[in-house]
Amino acid sequence: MILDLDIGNTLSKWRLKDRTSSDIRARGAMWTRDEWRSGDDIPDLDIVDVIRISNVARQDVLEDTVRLLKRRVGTIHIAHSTSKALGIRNGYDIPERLGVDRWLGVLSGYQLTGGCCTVDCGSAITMDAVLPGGQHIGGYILPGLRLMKESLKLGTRKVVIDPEQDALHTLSPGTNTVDAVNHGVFMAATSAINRLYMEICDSHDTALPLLMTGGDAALVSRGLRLPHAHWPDMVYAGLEALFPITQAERNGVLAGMPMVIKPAGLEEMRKALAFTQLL
Ligand SMILES: Nc1ncnc2c1ncn2[C@@H]1O[C@H](COP(=O)(O)OP(=O)(O)OP(=O)(O)O)[C@@H](O)[C@H]1O
Ligand SMILES: CC(C)(CO)[C@@H](O)C(=O)NCCC(=O)O
Ligand SMILES: [K+]
Repeated sequence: MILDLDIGNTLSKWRLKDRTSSDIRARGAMWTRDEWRSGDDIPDLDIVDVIRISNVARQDVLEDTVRLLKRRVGTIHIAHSTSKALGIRNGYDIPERLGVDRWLGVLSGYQLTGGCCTVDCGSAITMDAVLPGGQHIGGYILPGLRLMKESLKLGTRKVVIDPEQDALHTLSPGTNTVDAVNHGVFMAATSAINRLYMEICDSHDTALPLLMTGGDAALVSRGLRLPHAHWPDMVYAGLEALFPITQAERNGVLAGMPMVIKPAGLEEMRKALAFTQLL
C-alpha cells in the first residue's frame, strides 16, 4: 500500500492507495500539530511499504513525522520545489521557496492540460499559472476564507458560509454581522480569482483552463463566473507524477483527473475586463 501525505499548516490530509489496482482505499485528515500515531483516524503502517510526502508546515514537523514513519516503512519520498521538473520551469526567483503544494498542483495541472491556471483554496488561497510550453509564471497568495474571517475578530469565524445558499444571495449586502462578514469574505475571494485569472489570460494572450482544489474549493467555485474543473486530488496527483509507482501512474494516469473544461474565450474575457477599467 502507498501512503500519500499532504501536510498543510493546520490540516494534514492522508490517503492510502493500492499499489496493484491503483484504487484509493482510505482517506483521512488530522491536525498538523497532533502526533502521527496509528489509531482511529490514522492508517495502520504495517500495510504501508512506501510513503510520498508534500509538506508546507515547519521543517521540524516534517522531521518528526519522517523519524516516526521511518521505523516502520522502507521508502519515503519527500517532494521539493525545484527549478525544473516534468517539462515545467519554475517561475520563482528562488525556485525552492515556492510552496511545494503549489508546485505539485502545477505539475499535475500541466500533465492534464498542457498549460493552466491552478487555484488552491485552503488556509491560504494560492493561484499559479503555467503556460503552454511549460513556463510557470509565479502566482498569488491570499488569505483563505477562514483566515479572512478570523482577522476581523468579530466572532464570526465559526459561522460557515451556508453551502445551500445560492451564490447570488451570498453576494448580496449582509443585514447582520454574520452575513456581512461571510458575504464580504466570499466576494473578496471569488472576485480576486475571477479578476486575476482573466488578467493572466489577457496578458499572456492565451485562454488557460482553470483548475480548483483545496478544502474550500467547492464553496469558492460557486462564486466563480468562469468555466473551471474541480480536482480534489490535485496535490496528491503531483506526488504521483513526481514519484510514479503504480502501473497507471507510470502510464501518466493520475488519480481523480477531471474532464478538462474548455476555458472562456479570450475576447469575452477582455470584454469583462474592460468593465473593471472604466477610467
Ligand atoms: N476535515 C476538515 N477539517 C477542517 N477544515 C476543513 C476540513 N475539510 C475542509 N476544511 C476546510 O478546508 C480549509 C482548509 O483547506 P485545506 O485542507 O485544503 O488547507 P491547506 O491549506 O491545504 O492546509 P492547511 O490549512 O493545513 O495549510 C479550512 O479552511 C476549512 O474551511
Ligand atoms: C502559501 C501556502 C501556505 C499554501 O499552502 C504554502 O504554499 C507555502 O507555505 N508556501 C511558501 C511561500 C510561497 O509559496 O511563496
Ligand atoms: K494546500
